[in-house]
Amino acid sequence: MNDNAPRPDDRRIPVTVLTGFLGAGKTTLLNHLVRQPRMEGCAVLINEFGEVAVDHHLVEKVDETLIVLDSGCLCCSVRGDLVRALKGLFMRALRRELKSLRRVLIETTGLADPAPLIHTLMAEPFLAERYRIDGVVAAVDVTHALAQLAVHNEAVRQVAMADRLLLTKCDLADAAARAAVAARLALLNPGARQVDVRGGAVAAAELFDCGLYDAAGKAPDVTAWLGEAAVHGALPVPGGEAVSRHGGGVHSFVLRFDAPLPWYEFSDALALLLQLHGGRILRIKGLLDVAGDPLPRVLQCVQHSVYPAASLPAWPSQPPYDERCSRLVFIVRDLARDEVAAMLAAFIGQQPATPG
Ligand SMILES: Nc1nc2c(ncn2[C@@H]2O[C@H](COP(=O)(O)OP(=O)(O)OP(=O)(O)O)[C@@H](O)[C@H]2O)c(=O)[nH]1
Repeated sequence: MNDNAPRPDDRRIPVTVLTGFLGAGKTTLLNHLVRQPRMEGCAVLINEFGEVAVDHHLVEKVDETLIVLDSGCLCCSVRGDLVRALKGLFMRALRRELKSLRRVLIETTGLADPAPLIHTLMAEPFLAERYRIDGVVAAVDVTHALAQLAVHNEAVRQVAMADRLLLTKCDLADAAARAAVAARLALLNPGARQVDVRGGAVAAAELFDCGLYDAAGKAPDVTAWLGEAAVHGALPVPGGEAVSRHGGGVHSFVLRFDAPLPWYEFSDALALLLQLHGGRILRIKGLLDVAGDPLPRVLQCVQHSVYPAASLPAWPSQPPYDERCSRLVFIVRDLARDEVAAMLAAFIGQQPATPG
């Protein structure tokens, strides 16, 4: 038995926090998890950074226990939403409106600092009495991790605070590259078990039963970060908005194209965009309306990499995608929307609509 195992009479609902930098493969992991028997009775909360949420359309779980928190990043502005969502789930289970509520899995945004989230779960009185953290699990993309860890403090915190590290995209990296990432992770977090993942396939057991969250077993910085989260709380500012913790020129925008996209011209534009600016493009994802294709095509890019485009079985019926136009969510560092828009427009002969 794990040293941090909860007491046998601890009836609180276990919560797994699934974190990991932008595009690390969290949603892909989730899609493998939701099909497994151990996920029976598991509510899933998905938080996205960006004005238009995409991920929940990519997860094959459509019921009332899939909740999207899309009004901002959990670590900055939507902690109130998280508290409300977890309270709401608990009350619905109590009233027997849910078949069961055995566990919760929270997928954070790729830019989330886990500290405020962990603090909220452990310190908010209603939640702390009814839920317990069962593990912070970080997905780490072995093909991009070294570059991301060198530049983005969020990526370092996600790794350092984790109980388990899932090394994703091992199918795309050679043994030397994977070993270099594993060595870097072992320095940042020597106590966390590392698990290799290919194509997102992971057993639920690899994420669950990490035991009660214990900062003492991690780098000394982790205790300090949790202390900061306790002191700063939700960082309110005049006007009611919370302060965004994501500095360094990182921002998000959406490009919407109303007419169907010519696929080859679009692919050429994208290739050039990533060649010129891939270092500053942290993430692109979206659903595309491609000329001649009745199904929405899913576009996924991380830095210079484009992943094979897949199609969804149908256009989503919820707004905004029920309009059946192309929407691309960009998360970039020091790159202007207009520059990206102009480059794409020059190839596809179509200006993006305003607003996205
Ligand atoms: N070959 C391969 N591709 C993967 C693997 N894991 C994820 N991908 C691809 O990487 C891209 C990004 O994966 P997502 O699961 O959307 O990543 P994410 O962490 O949810 O992204 P954000 O929520 O935007 O931070 C997708 O095109 C996935 O198909 C893997 O293990 N192997």
